[in-house]
Amino acid sequence: MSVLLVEDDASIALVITAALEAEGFGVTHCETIAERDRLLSERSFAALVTDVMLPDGDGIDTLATVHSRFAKMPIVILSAQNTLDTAVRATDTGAFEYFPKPFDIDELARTVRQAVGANASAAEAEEPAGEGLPLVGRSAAMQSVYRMITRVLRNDLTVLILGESGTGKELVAEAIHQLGHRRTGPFVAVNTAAIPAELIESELFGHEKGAFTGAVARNIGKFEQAAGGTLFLDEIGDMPMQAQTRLLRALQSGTIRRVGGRDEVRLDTRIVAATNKDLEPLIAAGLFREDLYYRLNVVPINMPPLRERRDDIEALARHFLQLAAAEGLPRRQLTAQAGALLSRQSWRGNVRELKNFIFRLALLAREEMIDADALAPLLPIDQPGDAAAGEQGADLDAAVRHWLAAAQPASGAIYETALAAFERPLFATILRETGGNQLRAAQALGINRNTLRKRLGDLGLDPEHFARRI
Ligand SMILES: Nc1ncnc2c1ncn2[C@@H]1O[C@H](COP(=O)(O)OP(=O)(O)OP(=O)(O)O)[C@@H](O)[C@H]1O
Repeated sequence: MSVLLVEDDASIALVITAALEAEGFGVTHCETIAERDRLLSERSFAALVTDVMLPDGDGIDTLATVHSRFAKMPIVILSAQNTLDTAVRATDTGAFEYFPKPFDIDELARTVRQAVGANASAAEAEEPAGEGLPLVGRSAAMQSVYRMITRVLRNDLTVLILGESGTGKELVAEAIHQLGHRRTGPFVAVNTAAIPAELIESELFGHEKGAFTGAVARNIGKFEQAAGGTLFLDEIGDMPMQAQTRLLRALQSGTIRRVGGRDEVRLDTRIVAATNKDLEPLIAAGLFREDLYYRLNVVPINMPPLRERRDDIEALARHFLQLAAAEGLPRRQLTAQAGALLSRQSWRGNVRELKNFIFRLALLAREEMIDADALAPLLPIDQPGDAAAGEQGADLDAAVRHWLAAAQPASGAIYETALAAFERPLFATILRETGGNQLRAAQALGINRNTLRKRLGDLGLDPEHFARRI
């Protein structure tokens, strides 16, 4: 089901789009009244969400007409003019809801869902979210990412996306392409780490027939394939030196030459690069060209690891359950407690690890509604924590040194992370040994039974589960 969003502030539009998509909607975005009217006459929308002050006029004045033409389509009005007058005018149009800015984004998304729910048939509601921005997450950290994305949509500045593996770097590159002014062109992604060093140049720049043994025909490289669109250079930190030099030359001159070729071909592509490596030590070690780094790092976007935006975990988990269902896996839901339990895990592998886990969960969970008790035994064994703090042979020294060195979690959170990392295997092992008997477990630990019960609840560990296993 598709919502039409009319909003000329690109940053707000991104955040609203993400919120509506998390509710399962596809979102079509435009910025003017003229575009709104054109889109409304071309397609049908489940709801209209619109700002008031738009570049070509005041959105409210014309809404009465929209409402009379599409009486069944709920209209939600957003306004920075937090005045009674606007509110009254908005209600006069028959608008479903009026939201003064700043508004609660969750409430907005829920309202649209309710408004549409009141109109849509069940069959329509099953339709998966269509086009639009694929990024889920409304944490403060992701909102700064969205703000950075909006700054590069109308230009061709080179973007360097930095962040740990699995944080969504490729998805951000796709969003920049999909939402930007080159969206009608191709999006070409190259993983420079996955191509053998000797083939990188011909992959990127192409080659002429006979350029080297095996070059039986002319080959068009990724740069040329991406003409008019975006070239995404992933794992740029792993690029061999020689290819780095060629890449730098291409970026400096704005032209490329196919391997074995003579002609200069003009570049017409936006470059987005990404890496999970820390480039500065690589530069110091002579493994990454400093001049290339400056060329690429025009607009840096830092992707925060998932453990630094725990607010997003539950929404992502619910989103992946929907995706899993759309791919034919059993339809599953999470209780609030199960969502909270997921949010407390470390997810060292970031969104990718969470996504894989949720798909596995959809497959393994027995009931449609997954509660914390059903979830806890399925959680990855070294959660929360990391390899150094796994259930087997936890080495406290090594783990603490690792957290300190990595400064992860951010300073101040090590105590909580360490406690959770060590309590889980500790309690799990003792409960397993005592057959889930909490009194015996508390005695063995030398702690109060109520304290144990509370901590087990916090960690989502169910003593019954261990009783059954014995
Ligand atoms: N904010 C998000 N919303 C929805 N899905 C996400 C989000 N971030 C990441 N994903 C999903 O998680 C998986 C990993 O994301 P992606 O491949 O973009 O990570 P990456 O940072 O490029 O990883 P790597 O450095 O290993 O290449 C993908 O399946 C992606 O669709």
